[in-house]
Amino acid sequence: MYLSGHEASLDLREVVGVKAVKIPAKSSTLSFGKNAKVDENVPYCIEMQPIGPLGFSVVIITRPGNHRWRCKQVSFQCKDSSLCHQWITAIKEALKSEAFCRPKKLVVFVNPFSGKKKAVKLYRDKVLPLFELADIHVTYIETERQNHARDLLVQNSLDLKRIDGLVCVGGDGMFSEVLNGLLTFTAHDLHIEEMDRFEPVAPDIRIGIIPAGSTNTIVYTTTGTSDVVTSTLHIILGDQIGIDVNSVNVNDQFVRYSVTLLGYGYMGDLLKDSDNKRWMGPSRYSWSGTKSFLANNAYYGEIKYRLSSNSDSHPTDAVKCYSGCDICSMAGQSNSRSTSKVEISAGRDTDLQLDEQSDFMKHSNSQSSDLSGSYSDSNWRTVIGKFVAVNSVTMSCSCDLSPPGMSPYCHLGDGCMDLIMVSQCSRIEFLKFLLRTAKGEERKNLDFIQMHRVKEFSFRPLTEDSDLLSISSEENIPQSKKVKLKRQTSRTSVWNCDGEVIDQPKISVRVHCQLVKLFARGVEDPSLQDDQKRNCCSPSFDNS
Ligand SMILES: CCCCCCCCCCCCC/C=C/[C@@H](O)[C@H](COP(=O)(O)O)NC(=O)CCCCC
Ligand SMILES: Nc1ncnc2c1ncn2[C@@H]1O[C@H](COP(=O)(O)OP(=O)(O)O)[C@@H](O)[C@H]1O
Ligand SMILES: [Ca+2]
Repeated sequence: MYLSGHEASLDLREVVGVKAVKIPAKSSTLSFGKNAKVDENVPYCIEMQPIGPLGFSVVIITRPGNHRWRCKQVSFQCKDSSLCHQWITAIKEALKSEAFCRPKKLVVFVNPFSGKKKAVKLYRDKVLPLFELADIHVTYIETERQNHARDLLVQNSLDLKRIDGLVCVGGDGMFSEVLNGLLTFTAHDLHIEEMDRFEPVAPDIRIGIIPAGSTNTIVYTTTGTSDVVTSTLHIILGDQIGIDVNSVNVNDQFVRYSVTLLGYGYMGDLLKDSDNKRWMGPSRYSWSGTKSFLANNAYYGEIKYRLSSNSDSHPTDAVKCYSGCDICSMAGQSNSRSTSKVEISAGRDTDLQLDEQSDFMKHSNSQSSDLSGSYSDSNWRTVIGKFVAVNSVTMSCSCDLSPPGMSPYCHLGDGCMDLIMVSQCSRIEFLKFLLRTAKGEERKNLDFIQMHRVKEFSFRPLTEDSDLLSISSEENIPQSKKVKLKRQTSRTSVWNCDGEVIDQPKISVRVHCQLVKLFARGVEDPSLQDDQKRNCCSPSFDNS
């Protein structure tokens, strides 16, 4: 917004709402009269000329810092109540324009047990008044059990075709439920069966998240902070951003979609241990994280991954994903071209036979030879090893515990995930990895870490007799060593899939570029001025 002389120009893109107010005689407000006009040459701006008494307030957003947004009232006086009413109506009508993509009807799911169990109060005190100000009609649902929201969505009990978006007040687990429900409903609605290597369909409606959970990584990664008011304002302004979604298969059967972390070993053990400690609230993760750290377990496994075809893009390339990110925009454009027809993506055509050159090493830095021939895509690689952690993230996974995130240069919508493999290492080494992750410090010189930007991957634990040869350098393994190896390989971990435990270790995962849209715009580049942030970042206006 800018004020110059007796005129005020408000950028309607950043208006939250408008309401009639009584303006005290001495208030420092602007007023306007009949000469006020909507300037059609300056999109989204209304110019107001000052005159008489009575008034209304326009509530706009401000950026006090650290990616947080707040509201500010700008009050105007009118010379009579009829003119005041006309202005309120004109602004409300302008905000309803399709060009703004602002939601008018939302279904809000609140998980009363999220995080510190304050979701209901947060919603009532901070979110609802803003939705009311923005004239958003809300259907409110307090969840009564796990999968309540998911079931309502899959059964289409909410008439999704008549609403503009779903909002979940809770954590990443609650979002995951809503995401899975929405995608499954969308597939079923088109009679598509969710099975091995099917192509999921993008839903028409957006999802918003109000952070009230334990980790809140999706909110943090898509807005730059975990703040209830900021997220509410992104929803009201009608922000939209496409984010990548994974489909996860267990034993070649589709099981669920994920958007944040898939973690085996450390992250899986941590989650499993924390699951029956929900009463501890968010601190359950620190407690179980410390336990898993002290256990220092490592697990044998084979990972096959398909590298991104863009060799310039890498988890350590130092290219941050900011609002209006070029890499995501390009990926989104080519994705919308390729999904205009039903596409069967290139994939594995035969089962991989272990490459005889793939040799187990302590830090499994030995990538096996290029497996072209075994796969229809020569970007496939295989790694065999003993891992403390295998993590795959589809977004950076910034959160309070790690503001830069698990993979700071991961992109929200590039159609790729970052695979981070931590080979067996000492506790000191692993602590170094965790601390560097928490602070966003360089990890590429840690020789027990491998990081790749990939399109899909599969993992299988090495538990079979036939696997022993591949993890031993000896051709004839002595009986005593065989027994020891058998004991070690029989131990498996579980997967942490967006905070849900997947017990079966053998999984395969594919990423689907920008499959769902959130009410968010990505993190605004802090080096930009406010007006640059306003102009660069809102994808909904690029389309209008
Ligand atoms: C010694 C310092 C330790 C620093 C740890 C550094 C690593 C932090 C990476 C964070 C990745 C977060 C990935 C997000 C996962 C969430 O989807 C999941 C569910 O969230 P919610 O439903 O809100 O509970 N959260 C977790 O799995 C917990 C991760 C805890 C990491 C310590
Ligand atoms: N009323 C409820 N009772 C118990 N569990 C619920 C309820 N509503 C949702 N859930 C489940 O709680 C889990 C965690 O929710 P979430 O909002 O992510 O909180 P947190 O971030 O604290 O883990 C989700 O998997 C969700 O399915
Ligand atoms: Ca991505």
